[in-house]
Amino acid sequence: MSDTTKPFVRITDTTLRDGSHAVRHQFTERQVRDVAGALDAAGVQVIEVTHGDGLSGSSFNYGFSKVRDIELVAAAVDEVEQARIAVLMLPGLGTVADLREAHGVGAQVARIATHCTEADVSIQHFQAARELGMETVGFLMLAHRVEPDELAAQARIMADAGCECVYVVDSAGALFPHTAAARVEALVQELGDDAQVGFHGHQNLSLGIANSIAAYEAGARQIDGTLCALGAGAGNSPSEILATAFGALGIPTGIDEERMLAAAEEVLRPIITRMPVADRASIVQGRYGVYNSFLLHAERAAERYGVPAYQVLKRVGEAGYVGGQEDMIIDVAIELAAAR
Ligand SMILES: CC[C@H](O)CC(=O)C(=O)O
Ligand SMILES: [Mn+2]
Repeated sequence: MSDTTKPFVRITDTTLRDGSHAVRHQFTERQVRDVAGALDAAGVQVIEVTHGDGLSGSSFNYGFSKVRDIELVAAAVDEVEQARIAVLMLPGLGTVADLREAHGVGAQVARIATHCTEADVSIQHFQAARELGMETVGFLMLAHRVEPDELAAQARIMADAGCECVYVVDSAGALFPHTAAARVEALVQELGDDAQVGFHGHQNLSLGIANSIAAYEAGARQIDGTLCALGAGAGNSPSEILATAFGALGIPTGIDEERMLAAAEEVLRPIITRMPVADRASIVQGRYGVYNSFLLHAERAAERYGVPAYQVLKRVGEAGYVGGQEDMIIDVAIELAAAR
């Protein structure tokens, strides 16, 4: 039973976006319809559908999608009865035109992601999304890289641009309950009633759920997850465990726990051949704070140059590379191979 005195937390399921990394962006329309339908029936209020790297992510650099984003978004919109369909975009990769197109097929939530020190590149996208009448969410990625007060200053830039909820995004699964909570608290204090605060966790150090609960206790009111943890790197906080754990704590989510477990077990699991695991490479990502989307790039470069992927990732973490610098991974692998 949920305790009505505890504030509601909205779980956004991003299986069909962050999970896209884990299936090398090969989701089919049938799979999107099945997963979105099951999440909708379980009462999940927001379902994100996009290439793993966001709108227009389908490319030589990031990997081509099997089906165009826009067709998958339209299919999800058609399938759901109550859920809102969200799209992610990274300014520079996606554009305002992509947002308009997604809105045109029924996407209602725009989630704009930037590196944690670069919020200013999202300003025009929040403005455009608000003009379209979309709900707006901001992602401050690799949030472990900066101190809470600096992150809060970046959140202020997003909120002033029209962002309604700023997320602390643990893109490397490198945060701990106390460091996640400190960042959420700083954002809550900075934003007050101007915007909500959210948390997006990854499983590299197996802390996605613990960090999400700590984030909620610190004031986060939107939390991300994916069914069966399907996602970049070691995967995301599993949505079905988020729903179950919040349920056990008496925190209302609006989700039917049994249907959510069925969505994970009966709908997602049978269609996924390779589930993310916390293996050597992805644990190293958590340890050295490496962007989870780098995993597949590092595995490819490691195979090509005959060096271990975890060593490539460790060097990438030490160098402090950020999303968008995928080409540097190849240089690191070449350097490691030369040093052997
Ligand atoms: C490509 C965007 C990125 O993967 C967003 C995200 O989920 C994260 O940083 O964890
Ligand atoms: Mn993620």
